[in-house]
Amino acid sequence: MANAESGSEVTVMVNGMPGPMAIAAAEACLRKGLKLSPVAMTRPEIDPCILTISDAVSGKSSNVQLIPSTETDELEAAIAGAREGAGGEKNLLAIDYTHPSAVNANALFYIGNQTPFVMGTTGGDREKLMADVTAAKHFAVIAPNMGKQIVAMQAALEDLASTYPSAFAGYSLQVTESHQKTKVDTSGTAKAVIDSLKTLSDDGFSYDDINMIRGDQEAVEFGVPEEGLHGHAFHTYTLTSSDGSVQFQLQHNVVGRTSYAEGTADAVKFLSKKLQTEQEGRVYSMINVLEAGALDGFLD
Ligand SMILES: NC(=O)C1=CN([C@@H]2O[C@H](COP(=O)(O)OP(=O)(O)OC[C@H]3O[C@@H](n4cnc5c(N)ncnc54)[C@H](OP(=O)(O)O)[C@@H]3O)[C@@H](O)[C@H]2O)C=CC1
Ligand SMILES: O=C(O)C1=N[C@H](C(=O)O)C[C@H](O)C1
Repeated sequence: MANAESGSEVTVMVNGMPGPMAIAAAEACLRKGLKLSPVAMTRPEIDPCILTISDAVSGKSSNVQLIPSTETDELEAAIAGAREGAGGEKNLLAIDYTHPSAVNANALFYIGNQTPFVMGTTGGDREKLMADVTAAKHFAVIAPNMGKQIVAMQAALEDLASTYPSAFAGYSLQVTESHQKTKVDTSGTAKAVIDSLKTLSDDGFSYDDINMIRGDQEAVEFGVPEEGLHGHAFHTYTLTSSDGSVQFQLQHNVVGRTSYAEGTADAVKFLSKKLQTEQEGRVYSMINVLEAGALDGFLD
């Protein structure tokens, strides 16, 4: 994707490789005409190495040198070099698919290094994350889910909650979410959906009440196919009336990571356009990206 103003290519530093979500996002960037930065951040205490990212759909590939997050000086120099290679400050953006424990430090790192970012990583201190980025007037897209259809469902739920608050007063809420056993945190998507559902019902539901499934056997019993055990997100939200006579269920089941990766690359393009048109940075959500008509995943 060429930057309309400068004619340079939009370049993306995808952090969190060789994690599966970061790799999927990097492949989607190649597929959607974005260029990968030749350097990226990986977890601490790992030997620097070079990874080849190949997108099977477009046939494009790119080499990326991974630098541990603890090597701050090296990373800062790498960002400066990548920015120069990309043709300027507005042409280098970051994607973050790292670890919940790294969310807040990484956001401060992007702010300190003038790098607009798309934060897909869940967890961390979300209030601090929003406060830090907002105070810095930094350009960012932050969302716990980048899948187009799930973002659309979240937008609809937010509308429902604001138009008909308390429509489910007296109903109790039950939430079960199943993910691959390597996922360390509670689903950020489930938390966001619950925030909307709580406006509709007056149930004293808290995030601690979420039933989390992380084991393979339990996941299969919950309906996850064998091929999804290494990457899935199955969510069921149930609202039940006080006498048990009425029940509503909302379910979204995703196998794999492609839909999030597609949305992430679209979010980069959206943010890149905002850098050209807006004077002041701010935090955008994926609902903003959807509203701008900027989500065009190939799974439509
Ligand atoms: N917004 C969205 O649409 C989606 C969000 N997610 C979120 O994305 C995040 C990543 O998911 P996933 O790839 O499955 O997770 P994994 O834990 O499997 O992978 C994360 C990767 O990041 C590395 N890492 C750990 N700490 C750091 C650090 N400080 N700096 C850079 N890299 C680091 C890990 O290394 P190592 O394993 O060696 O520690 C690993 O390679 C999770 O928070 C998940 O919830 C996932 C899917 C969709
Ligand atoms: O870790 C995952 O896999 C996912 N994480 C996000 C979340 O925490 O909600 C999005 C999706 O559920 C997949």
